[in-house]
Amino acid sequence: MKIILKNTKPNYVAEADVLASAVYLEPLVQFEKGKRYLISAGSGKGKSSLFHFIYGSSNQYSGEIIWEGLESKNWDQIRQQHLSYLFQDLKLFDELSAWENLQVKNQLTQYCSESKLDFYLESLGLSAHKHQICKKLSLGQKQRLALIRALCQPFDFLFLDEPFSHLDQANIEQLSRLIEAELSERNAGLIISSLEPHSSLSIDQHLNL
Ligand SMILES: Nc1ncnc2c1ncn2[C@@H]1O[C@H](COP(=O)(O)OP(=O)(O)OP(=O)(O)O)[C@@H](O)[C@H]1O
Repeated sequence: MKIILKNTKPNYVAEADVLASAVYLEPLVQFEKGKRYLISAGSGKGKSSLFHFIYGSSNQYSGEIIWEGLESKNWDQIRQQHLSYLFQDLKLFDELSAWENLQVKNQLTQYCSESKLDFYLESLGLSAHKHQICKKLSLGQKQRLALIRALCQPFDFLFLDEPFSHLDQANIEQLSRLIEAELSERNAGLIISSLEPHSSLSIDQHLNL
């Protein structure tokens, strides 16, 4: 399975602003299942936009984006079975507890056992906050919780939009270990965005946006 981009560019960004990009306006960019890609660029350069284009939640772009090797053309099905996306704004429910936030998704997908969810919470140091209301969690705790929620479904690609922006080094390393293990187990691809041109995860290709 591959995601192929041909000459893509956000409609709302001037051509001159993407001249140095290794993604936008490139004749061919390919993301392959099983490989790990880092997209780095400064703030406002179009990282989240790129995720929204590939995810099908925005069509404000020119060029072509092709999902190769997919039987379904139905976006709901693609998102349920092939693609999990950790949004930069996390999209957690503030009035629900950490546990309820996981359950909202997991009850739909039935993907993780309760003991698996407990294992994830424990691995990321969130067990003590399991029943805490989400709005009282720190941003870094919310980021870790949202990552767990992103794991509560099958996927061939995992999209992580600046997932470490509120985490200290020890937490980044913990989260990275969990992500690496999940990617290997599922033989999934990763596209991760960052302001930094490096990552604590092992990366196959670094593209500067
Ligand atoms: N739907 C839209 N319509 C018009 N302009 C937009 C739209 N979405 C994003 N932009 C603009 O496009 C640029 C890129 O935004 P985007 O959120 O993709 O950047 P980013 O690299 O993810 O930024 P950050 O690192 O700050 O999150 C910004 O100048 C933003 O204001």
